[in-house]
Amino acid sequence: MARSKIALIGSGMIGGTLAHLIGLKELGDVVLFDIAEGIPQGKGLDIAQSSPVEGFDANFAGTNEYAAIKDADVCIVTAGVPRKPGMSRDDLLGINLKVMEQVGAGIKKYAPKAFVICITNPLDAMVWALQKFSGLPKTHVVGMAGVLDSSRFRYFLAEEFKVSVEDVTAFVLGGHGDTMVPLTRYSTVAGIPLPDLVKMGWTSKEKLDKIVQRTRDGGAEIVGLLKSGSAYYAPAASAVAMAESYLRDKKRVLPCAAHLSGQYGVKDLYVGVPTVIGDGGVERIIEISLNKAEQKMFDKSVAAVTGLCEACMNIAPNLKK
Ligand SMILES: NC(=O)C1=CN([C@@H]2O[C@H](COP(=O)(O)OP(=O)(O)OC[C@H]3O[C@@H](n4cnc5c(N)ncnc54)[C@H](O)[C@@H]3O)[C@@H](O)[C@H]2O)C=CC1
Ligand SMILES: O=C([O-])CC(=O)C(=O)O
Repeated sequence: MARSKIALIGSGMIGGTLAHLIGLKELGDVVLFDIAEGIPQGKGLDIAQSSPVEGFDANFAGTNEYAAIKDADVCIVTAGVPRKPGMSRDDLLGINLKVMEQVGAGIKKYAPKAFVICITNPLDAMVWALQKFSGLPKTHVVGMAGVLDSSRFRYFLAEEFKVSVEDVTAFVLGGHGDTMVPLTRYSTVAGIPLPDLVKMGWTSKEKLDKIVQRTRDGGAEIVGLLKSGSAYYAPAASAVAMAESYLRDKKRVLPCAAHLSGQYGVKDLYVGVPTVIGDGGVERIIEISLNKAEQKMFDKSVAAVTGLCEACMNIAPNLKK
């Protein structure tokens, strides 16, 4: 059977890390695309030269031409700019929206059957615009944020409880911004919900609140440390989990920015919700019940994403369709 073809649109810090992880996992052949000349070619060659040491077989092609992504099975989009300290993700909207228009046109022309995972920020508005610019089915255009935010939450919880990260589950819903909604009620250690662990004396409500806030600020914490860009190891790993679930039809339940058409009372918006990802793309959106406080936080997050999509429509009126 031919190997899958995975196109990485953007070959910066996340793009290069994606290519390396895809090689290590033998998920398929990789095309690295970027507008910067030499960067995708150089990273592709460097990673290919690590394959004899690691023992993986895959092709790595670097390119500045969209034609090279022809018939890709998966496209992972990181093209654009990351934030610097003092900026919010939303400050990237104007510049990255223009990039999404070019990327959408390239995917529409050369890889219209691909499963597209958008990573570029501000995530929920960019994936919404990318779907419209590309015209690909809504089941096949999805945003990566929830897997990353949930992974950060899981890591902080595992650290607090001194247990394996493998035994911690967590769900973070809503937009990928300051209003994201880490759901303590649906997060567990070995199936025991966090509120029960507070009752059992494993932690306190105050400590849990601090972990929730640290999760919300997870991206900014790394931007503050790196100073020159944003996180890339955990974001790349998160997108690879989504690509793997699609390519291997694993049907994993993953929180993703998915197109909502009435679910959670939201229409024509991308917001982070639990989904099932399989060879049909986003095969199911899981509607979990939210209590009053959770619903209020979710509504606030949806309002923030709505505002960003409106800002996109003001810049690009053709998005109104
Ligand atoms: N959704 C999420 O959870 C996360 C999103 N991000 C976002 O991902 C994006 C990428 O981050 P990094 O890889 O760290 O940035 P980076 O700056 O290292 O790489 C971005 C690449 O995009 C390229 N690029 C710029 N305009 C382009 C265009 N028109 N067409 C093709 N390529 C173009 C640049 O040349 C650069 O190589 C940023 O917007 C960042 O905010 C970052 C972390 C997590
Ligand atoms: O914070 C940023 O700018 C990058 C990002 O989205 C994250 O790491 O969650």
